[in-house]
Amino acid sequence: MLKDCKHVFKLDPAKEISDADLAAICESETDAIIIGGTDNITEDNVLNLMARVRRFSVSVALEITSTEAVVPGFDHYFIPAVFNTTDMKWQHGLMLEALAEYGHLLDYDEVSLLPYIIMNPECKAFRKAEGKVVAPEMVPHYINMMDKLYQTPYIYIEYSGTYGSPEVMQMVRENASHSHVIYGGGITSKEEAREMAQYSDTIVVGNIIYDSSKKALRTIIK
Ligand SMILES: CC(C)=CCC/C(C)=C/CC/C(C)=C/CC/C(C)=C/CC/C(C)=C/CC/C(C)=C/CC/C(C)=C/COP(=O)(O)OP(=O)(O)O
Ligand SMILES: O=P(O)(O)OC[C@@H](O)CO
Ligand SMILES: [Mg+2]
Repeated sequence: MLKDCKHVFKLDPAKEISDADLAAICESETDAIIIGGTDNITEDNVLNLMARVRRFSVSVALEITSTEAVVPGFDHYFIPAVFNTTDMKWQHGLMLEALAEYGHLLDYDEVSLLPYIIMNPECKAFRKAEGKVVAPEMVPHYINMMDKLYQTPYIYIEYSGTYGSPEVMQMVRENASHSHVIYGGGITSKEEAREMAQYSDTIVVGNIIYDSSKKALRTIIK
């Protein structure tokens, strides 16, 4: 689903958004919406946000971070797998448990693996997934492992909450030849969006939506 997307907004079910702001985001020229977050994700808040987004024609995917909050009716589902974790449960352990219990409900055409490298040690996702700090000189090795050995469909470079390093992203771009590269974190302006779009195939814009939807709309690049 993300393969044709240059720009995506990520909406957090645990955060409040007015109808007017949501309409502006969903009617914008963004390529898709992802619904997802790290904490306080419930069936109720996912269902509620999906129903509100479904009033618009934009494609909408769910990033599954809790098996308690999986709601049918999305265009696509992403299952995160954190490659720089210190506990394999965050790469495939929880996924395997979930598949053993719910695998019979899955339509694999609607589901994609979303492999992450979480670069910001201060963010919630890093703490939740018991991340291992990635030194810049290790970045090409992570990318080669994921892109050439695992041949993952996507590589999501996650700086959630902070703007990332262009030098790191340049290394990502130079080493990724198969995987679709996604960049997310701290984008608040068109200039930042353009800069990170040079090094990635898709940029994801999240938190700024909740600070200023007007600023968020300015990150859309075509
Ligand atoms: C209809 C249908 C599809 C039915 C399927 C039934 C079913 C339940 C199938 C199970 C599928 C499955 C295999 C699920 C696995 C679920 C699971 C527990 C995966 C692990 C998730 C994981 C690795 C979480 C770690 C954290 C992470 C990578 C989060 C990603 C999102 C993210 C980075 C958000 C940004 O954080 P945010 O909350 O915005 O932070 P701030 O508040 O600071 O901004
Ligand atoms: O919220 P921000 O910092 O924009 O990051 C977007 C996204 O990558 C979060 O998973
Ligand atoms: Mg967020």
